Amino acid sequence: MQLRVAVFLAAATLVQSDQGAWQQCGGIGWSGDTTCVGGYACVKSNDYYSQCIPGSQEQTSASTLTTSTSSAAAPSDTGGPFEPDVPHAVGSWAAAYSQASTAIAKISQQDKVNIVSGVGWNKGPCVGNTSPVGSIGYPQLCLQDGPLGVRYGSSVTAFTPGIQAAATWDVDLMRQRGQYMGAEAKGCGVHVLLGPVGGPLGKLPQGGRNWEGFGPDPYLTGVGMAVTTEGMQSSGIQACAKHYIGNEQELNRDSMTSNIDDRTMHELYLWPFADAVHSNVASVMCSYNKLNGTWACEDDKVLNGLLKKELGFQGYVMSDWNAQHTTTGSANGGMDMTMPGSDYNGRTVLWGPQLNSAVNSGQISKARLDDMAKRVLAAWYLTGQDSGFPAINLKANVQGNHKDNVRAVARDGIVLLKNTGVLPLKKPGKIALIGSAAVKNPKGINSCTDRGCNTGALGMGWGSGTADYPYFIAPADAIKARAQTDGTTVSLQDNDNTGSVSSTASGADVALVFITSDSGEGYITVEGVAGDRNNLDPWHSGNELVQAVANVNKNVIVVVHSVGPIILETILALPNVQAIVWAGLPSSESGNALVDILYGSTSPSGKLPYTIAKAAGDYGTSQQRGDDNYSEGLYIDYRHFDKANISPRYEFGFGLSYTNFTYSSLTATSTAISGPATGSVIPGGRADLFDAVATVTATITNSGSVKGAEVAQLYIGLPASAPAAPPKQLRGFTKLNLAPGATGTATFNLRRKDLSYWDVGRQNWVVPSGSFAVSVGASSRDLRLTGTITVA
Ligand SMILES: OC[C@H]1O[C@@H](O[C@H]2[C@H](O)[C@@H](O)[C@H](O[C@H]3[C@H](O)[C@@H](O)[C@H](O)O[C@@H]3CO)O[C@@H]2CO)[C@H](O)[C@@H](O)[C@@H]1O
Repeated sequence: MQLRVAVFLAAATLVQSDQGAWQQCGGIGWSGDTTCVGGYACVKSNDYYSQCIPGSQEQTSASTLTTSTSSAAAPSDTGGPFEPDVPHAVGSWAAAYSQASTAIAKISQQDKVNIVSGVGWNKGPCVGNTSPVGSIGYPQLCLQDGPLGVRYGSSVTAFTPGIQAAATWDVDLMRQRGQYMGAEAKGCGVHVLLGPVGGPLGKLPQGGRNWEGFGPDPYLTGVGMAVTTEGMQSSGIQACAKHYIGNEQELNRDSMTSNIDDRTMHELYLWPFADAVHSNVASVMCSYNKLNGTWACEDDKVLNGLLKKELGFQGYVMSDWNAQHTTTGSANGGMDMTMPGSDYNGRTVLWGPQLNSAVNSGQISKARLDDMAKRVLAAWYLTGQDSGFPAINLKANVQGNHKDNVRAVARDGIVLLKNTGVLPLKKPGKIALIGSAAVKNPKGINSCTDRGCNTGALGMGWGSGTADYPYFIAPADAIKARAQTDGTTVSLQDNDNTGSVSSTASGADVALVFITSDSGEGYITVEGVAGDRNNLDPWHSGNELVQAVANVNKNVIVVVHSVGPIILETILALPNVQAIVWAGLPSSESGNALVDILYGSTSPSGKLPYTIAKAAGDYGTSQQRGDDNYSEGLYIDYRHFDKANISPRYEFGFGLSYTNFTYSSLTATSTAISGPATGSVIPGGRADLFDAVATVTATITNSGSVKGAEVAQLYIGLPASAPAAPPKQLRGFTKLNLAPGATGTATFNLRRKDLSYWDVGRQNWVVPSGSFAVSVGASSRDLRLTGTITVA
């Protein structure tokens, strides 16, 4: 077996050699420029990377870059078997790797294969299962969806979807949500909870699974990924950041290739995964699609290159279910665990015995198998699962008081889009409730497997990222209960029949109309929608329903439950529509959260985590039948609207309140120095990317008459010296709860990465010199304060 250097490799920085070819060096013993120092020599690792390793000569110029057959050999060039870099023990992973190394030394090759191979579809208690290794006390690992709680748990909390959590812009609620999900998973004996979701990011507003994640801004999604991971793992379970990467649509997701340019990859799609890795996420799920023609689950560049080397990911990569295509290619490409271990028919098995044979024949090295198993074991030790972990029991009642988080996220994620003054409600004499979405699914709240229908009130999308509701408080239930205490009469039409609304809605002081839009995972088709939405219109003739009610009532409030943006122009053209309440996806606390906002016990504080356009074509991206070249590059969602100078209907970050906030006194200070990131790699990337290099503050005052919370948002524009970039990019936010007349300080701490762009030539993050535009405001188009940060 080859000797390995016990160093962790830094990402490469490409430097131009005397011959003009791009070459590279990096890692421990690297000066941060083109040079290896202190007895280290620059050795080529593969097509993407080189590293400074202990050697006889100090290298002074990248032009002398050589390949080497040193005993401290690096991963081989693409084409040959991949040789892993071991061990990776840095930071909080060090102790876990030490334990994993001890364990590995005691087990057989078959044991290692068992650790990294699923037992097959439907062959265990969880959606994914491996085999135990008794000699080291290692259990049958239980992997279970998903991003909003324990799928198929019989008495678990159905937490709010990621997109609702994002709409709160409340880091504490997001973290608590993760912590509670982790606690429930552990209570059920689930070792790996398959979330959070950072891909799809949401470049397509129609994308079927966007609602599982945190929206199309990488910074907001990155924060969501980081704190959810931290919350989940603080409860003693392993998180799984998925789906890595470029799985932006459901249509043809398992045949198409996503061709993403290097800068776009780094600045958009990789960004949230980097944050999850920085938070020590235990596992990453590779996606169904190809990337630049190579299956994501065997892509050396994105798995070994980007994820493991550049981001310093210490955990393991598992396949999405049935996303593995080859035995050897996946192993050498960087995949570490196959799930579920067979195809859905149980006929095709690519690891298990096949992995054993491939190792025996030398197609896959023993060191690679050790690396896979060690990564899995290290994640198990890292999360403390080697002691006192409960037995698998998906029937355990683990809900505790977690519904408080569901209600808080459902409520604080409600975005008030329009209000002429009808809200908050003031004890109306008669309320009309209209629409099938006002009430529970009459066939039963969990009657559709994996929520694969849009019948009754909508609380989440459909697919593997769902959980069964333990109960469901529909809007009509909660409004009726509240109305009773106020002496309000409620009339209800629980269908979408436009012809009969008059008898319910005319004469009511206010008429609430409930409309929806749904989407989900492509293995289920609902009402002709095969995952991705076919359009951005409300379902069930929602526009016509609102129109019919507005014909007979002057105080119409439209409540929207939706997986993502819908086009509201038809509704907004109706003068009798006095308010639009964007209630998102509230899960089981739907009605309670809505009542909190409608009646003003809580002022709305949610802000849109995506843009609502005037027309679907305004987004500038579309679902592809074949491959997707990502030709829009960096310009998705508000980045596109800003660049193309298109007015959205409601911009990213927008949301009204029952009070007013004034902004004053911007300060901006920075210690940032221009140039590339340097230093060793820690989980997430080069260490200095996470250094705080600038602070921006603003004073926010509640100048209205009721208490409320404001999400102050920080956007930056790169200086002219940087390559073309979006006019503004979110780089900070903070939510302040303020009593009437109270003042608070919004403080934004910017990391070096927040001021950087990805330099393709240098293969590094670079802080450009010059003047950065700094804007703080209530949305991406309501920028109240502006200033600059100057970097020399
Ligand atoms: O659940 C683990 C990951 O699985 C992926 O989704 C799969 C989903 O979990 C599974 O229920 C579904 O199975 C169906 C299968 O596709 C279909 O061919 C067969 O006829 O019926 C099966 C049962 O309904 O397959 C999904 C993949 O196609 C998710 O992408 C991932 O996020 C999950 O974590």
